[in-house]
Amino acid sequence: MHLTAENLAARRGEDLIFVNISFHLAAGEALILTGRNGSGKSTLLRVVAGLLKPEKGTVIVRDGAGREDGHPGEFSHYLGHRNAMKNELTVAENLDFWRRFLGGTGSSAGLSVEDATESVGLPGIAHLPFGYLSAGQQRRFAFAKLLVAHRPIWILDEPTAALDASADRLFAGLIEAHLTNGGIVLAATHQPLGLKNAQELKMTGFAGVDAGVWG
Ligand SMILES: Nc1ncnc2c1ncn2[C@@H]1O[C@H](COP(=O)(O)OP(=O)(O)OP(=O)(O)O)[C@@H](O)[C@H]1O
Repeated sequence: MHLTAENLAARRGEDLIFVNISFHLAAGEALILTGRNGSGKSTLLRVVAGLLKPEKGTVIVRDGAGREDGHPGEFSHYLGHRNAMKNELTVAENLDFWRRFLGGTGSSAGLSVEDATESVGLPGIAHLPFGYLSAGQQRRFAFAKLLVAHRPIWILDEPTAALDASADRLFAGLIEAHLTNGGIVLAATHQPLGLKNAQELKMTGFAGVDAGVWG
């Protein structure tokens, strides 16, 4: 699988936030977006996930044989700033909802809810309402959503916000495992995720609108 962005430009409100952003990621590759607050990282992630229409440019997914393969949103998990969980439901109910909603059989089947909660280091508390949990516990379970249904592309916005050092390492391990299995990762972060071989795209925001550079 390949994820290609060509000459993307995006606008929020009246303002152009970035122009001429292009990148290409093959199976097993990661691109990390860095840059100051407001430089457009979340905007770019939302464009790639199909949640925001670009002003210009395209995002294309191709299969291994180079054939165009539908919209990136169909192949992606998007973990935004918000956790996309209902406070009133238990963790297990939330994850079970996502497992059934996102579906998948065969190669797209994910982990069971139990295995997913274990993978994020929090077995045994999935019976609690999501709203009872600490910010870091909530973030870990939000990440577990990525595990209950398989999607080859992970689009992650500040995935390690609110996490302690051990959770940082745990997430880095889960992301590395996804890449090793042929996944693709596009992530915005202020903290280094400690991924090996990740490329970096430094977002410069409107001030340097045509200077989005490879680092
Ligand atoms: N809905 C909106 N309407 C108008 N402007 C917006 C909207 N959402 C974001 N912006 C503006 O777009 C710019 C880019 O925001 P974005 O959230 O993409 O930045 P970011 O690099 O992810 O920032 P952070 O590091 O703070 O998360 C900012 O100047 C922001 O004020």
